[in-house]
Amino acid sequence: MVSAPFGRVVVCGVGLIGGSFALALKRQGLVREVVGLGRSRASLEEALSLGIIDSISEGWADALRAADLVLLAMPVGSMTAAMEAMAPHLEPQTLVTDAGSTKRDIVEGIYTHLRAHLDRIVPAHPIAGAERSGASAATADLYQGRKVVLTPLVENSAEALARVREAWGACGAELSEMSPQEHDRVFAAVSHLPHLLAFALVHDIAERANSDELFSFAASGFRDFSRIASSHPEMWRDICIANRHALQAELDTYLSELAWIRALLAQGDGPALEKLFTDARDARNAWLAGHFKA
Ligand SMILES: NC(=O)C1=CN([C@@H]2O[C@H](COP(=O)(O)OP(=O)(O)OC[C@H]3O[C@@H](n4cnc5c(N)ncnc54)[C@H](O)[C@@H]3O)[C@@H](O)[C@H]2O)C=CC1
Ligand SMILES: O=C(O)C(=O)Cc1ccc(O)cc1
Repeated sequence: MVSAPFGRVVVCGVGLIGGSFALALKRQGLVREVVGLGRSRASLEEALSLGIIDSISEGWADALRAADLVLLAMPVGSMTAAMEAMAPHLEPQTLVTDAGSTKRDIVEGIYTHLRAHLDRIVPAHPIAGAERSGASAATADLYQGRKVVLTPLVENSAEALARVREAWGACGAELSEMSPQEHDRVFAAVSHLPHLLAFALVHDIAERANSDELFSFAASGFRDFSRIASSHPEMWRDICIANRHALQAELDTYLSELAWIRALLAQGDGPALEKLFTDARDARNAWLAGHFKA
């Protein structure tokens, strides 16, 4: 239950994630106006015409006047510069959250550029999304029943944390909290590595001399495995660079797994391969059945 509406909400980066946040809060009747800010005039115009935002702001000074809540929802590589630009205009009542897929870099940017406002900046990561991007892909129910991980700062006031939890909760999300370090380790394994592998597989096939033939015979298994290789390249460049240390560690672990599987193939060890596949299938089925609750 939300105690009071948010009034003026500013979304910087009105794409799939920022647009869906705006639509969800609007559907709940929790905002008076949503102000959009971004890099591309055309995509802001699109968001305006879709009713996702109510006005386009020319810059932070104008956007932050009497703002109640700001969501940063651009690629993570642009967030630190946005923090620096917004800092001089941030008013004492304004709460800030973000939707970045990485958290250590975001928290570092906050301590560098927004030191005077640490009580009311609550980093977040919605574990909901898609390989689609842009305002046209935004939906009011994107966060319904999905997790949002918060990595609160020790300096956050109890009230600010509660209000930001209310905002994400009003979008229909289930909330959890962890440290930025743990967050980046966890998501390197279960999100960033899988995206890297999907991009790598499709790239490898596409670069081959007989790629036309290979793609022409690729079926639903290839489609399922490669879906996330249709994700936004800039967004994933930024995520992989920001979390590159944890991602390299995951890649090394995965390369060891592949080396082991390669050895089993070389030895023609069918029973060991079957055991590996059975264990993997059982683990995936247990995950699908909801046996692993955070
Ligand atoms: N797509 C997904 O499934 C998920 C994405 N995220 C995170 O949410 C953020 C946004 O992702 P999406 O909405 O999917 O991307 P998107 O491409 O749909 O939207 C990003 C928006 O940010 C704007 N933008 C780009 N650079 C900017 C800058 N320097 N300043 C202001 N605006 C700028 C773009 O014009 C675009 O409108 C990223 O940080 C991403 O890591 C988090 C969870 C899921
Ligand atoms: O498309 C998918 O299945 C995703 O995995 C979406 C996604 C992308 C990035 C995130 O930080 C969280 C979720």
